[in-house]
Amino acid sequence: MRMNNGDAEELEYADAPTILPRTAFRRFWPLTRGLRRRLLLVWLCTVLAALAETEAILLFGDLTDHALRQGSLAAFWSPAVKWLGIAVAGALVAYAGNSLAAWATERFVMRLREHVFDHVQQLPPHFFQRHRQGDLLSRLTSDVEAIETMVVSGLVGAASAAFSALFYAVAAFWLRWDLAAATFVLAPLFWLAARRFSGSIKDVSRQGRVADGAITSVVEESLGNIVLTQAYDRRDAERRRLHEEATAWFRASVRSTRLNEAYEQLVQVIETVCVLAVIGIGAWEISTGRMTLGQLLAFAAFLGYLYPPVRGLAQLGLTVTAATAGAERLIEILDVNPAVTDPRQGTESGRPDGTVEVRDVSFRYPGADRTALEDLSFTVSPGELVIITGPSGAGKSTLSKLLLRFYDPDAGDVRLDGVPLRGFPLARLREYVTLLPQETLVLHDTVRANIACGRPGASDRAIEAAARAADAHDFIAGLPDGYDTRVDAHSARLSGGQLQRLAIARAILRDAPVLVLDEPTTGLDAMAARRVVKPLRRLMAGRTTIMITHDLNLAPDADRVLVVDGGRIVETGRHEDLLARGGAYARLHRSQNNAVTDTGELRMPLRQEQPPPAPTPVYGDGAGYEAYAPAAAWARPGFETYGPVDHGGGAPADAPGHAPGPAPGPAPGHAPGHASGHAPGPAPGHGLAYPPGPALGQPPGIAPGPVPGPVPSVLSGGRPLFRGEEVWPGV
Ligand SMILES: Nc1ncnc2c1ncn2[C@@H]1O[C@H](COP(=O)(O)OP(=O)(O)OP(=O)(O)O)[C@@H](O)[C@H]1O
Repeated sequence: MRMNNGDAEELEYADAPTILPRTAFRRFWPLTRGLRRRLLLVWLCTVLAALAETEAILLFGDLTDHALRQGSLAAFWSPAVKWLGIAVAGALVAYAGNSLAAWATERFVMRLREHVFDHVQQLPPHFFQRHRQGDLLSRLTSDVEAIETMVVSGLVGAASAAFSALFYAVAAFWLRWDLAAATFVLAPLFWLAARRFSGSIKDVSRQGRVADGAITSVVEESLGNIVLTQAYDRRDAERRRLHEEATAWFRASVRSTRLNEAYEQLVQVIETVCVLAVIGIGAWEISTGRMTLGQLLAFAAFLGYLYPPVRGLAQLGLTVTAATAGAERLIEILDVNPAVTDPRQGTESGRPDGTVEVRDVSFRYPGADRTALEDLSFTVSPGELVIITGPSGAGKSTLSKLLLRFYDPDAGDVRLDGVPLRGFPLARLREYVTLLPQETLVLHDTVRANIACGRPGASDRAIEAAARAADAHDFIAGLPDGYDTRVDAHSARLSGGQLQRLAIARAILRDAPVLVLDEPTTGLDAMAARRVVKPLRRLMAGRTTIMITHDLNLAPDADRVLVVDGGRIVETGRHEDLLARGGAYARLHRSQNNAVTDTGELRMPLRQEQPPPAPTPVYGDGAGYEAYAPAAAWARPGFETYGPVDHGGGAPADAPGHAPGPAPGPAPGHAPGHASGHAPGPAPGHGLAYPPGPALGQPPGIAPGPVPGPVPSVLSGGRPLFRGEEVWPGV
């Protein structure tokens, strides 16, 4: 049963589907392709080892009757040498079999894990929003191993046990069929016992696996949020959460041990009944002279060897039943389809110019009640910068997911150079459209590898050029091992702004004709945000750029601003026109309470920049923040073209061929410089946060507000400063 994406939503809350061991086995058996010859060899080794054992037992009966009972040393040597030979051969065969079995089982685990991992990597974003990461981790680790016990060890074990049992049973019948028949009457007791326990063992095993996933999730989430935990002193709450899941796991695992132990002990009792029956019947047979002591001992030995495989078969049934619970959890994931697939015949038309058309697009997330986007249409020409803004939940990020083809629209289509996105092979499409996501994604690797993942195989020169373009080279050079310094997402070594510049370097290196920037300055403080503006401009130069942002400081520089609300475009135009219209955009702009009406920063000509003044270290950011450009630089003759940056060949960074995008002239109403663009005086929230003057790194070019007197801490009414609103009354 394959599920569509809508079904995926229910997975989080619904129990995993209940399936039969046979179904689970059939599902995973194809993954043993290429291993089956080895599995056959393993099975052959086990059969040979069982044969050797059978022969050894017969020799033991022979030795008892001829050497021991008659006290003859002469009768000892021949069977003893044979026994030894068989024991050595059996040991070699068993060793070879076990080694091969280990190879085959581990190989299977590896293959299954890669198969599931590969599948999970193709699943759409909402799958990860609806599944706890810890649970996914546990499925990829312990559930994968459980399936191995079912498909590989289970199968080989069952075949070996069945053959061993068959040999010993045949030998026992050959020795004394009547005695064998009498004892075999009791064999079904083993099966009855196993049947009795299997249902409960499967239930408890399922509970254990779910609890295991929950524990991993709690630990993962708690450590991932360690700052929240510590800052809000949530240790007790987190401990309680862990305790709850650990208690469920504790109960399941104690119950599972109890059930297994009860089954074991019941089987022991059944075995004892069988052995006593044999001894009783044997004693009677010896007393009537129809059996020798050697025969009886050999017979008892056969039974001793026979019971473990019989018991093993029954136990295996339980193991497989328990493993089915793991299989259910994996099948649940494997049955979720990726939201998009590669086209059968992809379009290979070479690097596109970068015209992006969104035509009558509507989209609803699988399983969601409301459409996220409704009848959306717009076009972005090569080199244009279009800003998409709007209130939270308007559908902006959803649009970025459609542009990258994480989803296909339900209606309408998105086109690149006139070709619908679903016509491009996915890998090719994502070479052409680069996403700079909201959260900075960092690999746990070196800085070099983090940049190089923009274009695998890029030369060191290209990487450095990209880092320089992203204003990242200086801080990278200051790291203990430079480009070879290892970083990770939580690395204390790099500030948010530095991580963002690393991401920009990666995107520069990727050199795609279309860029989708999702809140490139969100989460950065004002200084860090300013610090990424220049690298962003270099990144955007000559590319089609769609920037999703709440930060309207960047809007004056856009060729167009689209205001999205409720999944629809409600306004579109240039920043100034939209402001003048006094509609949704103007309200959004006002709500930012932003005194800056026109920065011109995104289009500021790089070549006219003056060297920045000596960096001033700020808040631990080793690079210090950059000075604002002087007023003279604000005329906007177009922006600099940067890139492509030597794709592995080490060509100079400023290669021809990338025409800069249309260079708009100065927009009406653009202030010539910061001095006039910034409202002087202490606007609410301004001026007091950064005391004026250069002492705290106030960048030159901004006219500081009038120097205030002593800084008041409360307003006359006793309310805290900076709060126009009523004081929170509490609940
Ligand atoms: N995985 C999902 N499943 C169902 N609905 C979703 C999912 N992701 C987002 N949505 C819904 O789609 C709508 C648009 O969300 P989207 O994330 O695109 O908004 P946004 O404009 O980017 O918001 P923000 O500015 O806060 O990031 C919202 O109503 C949101 O609740």
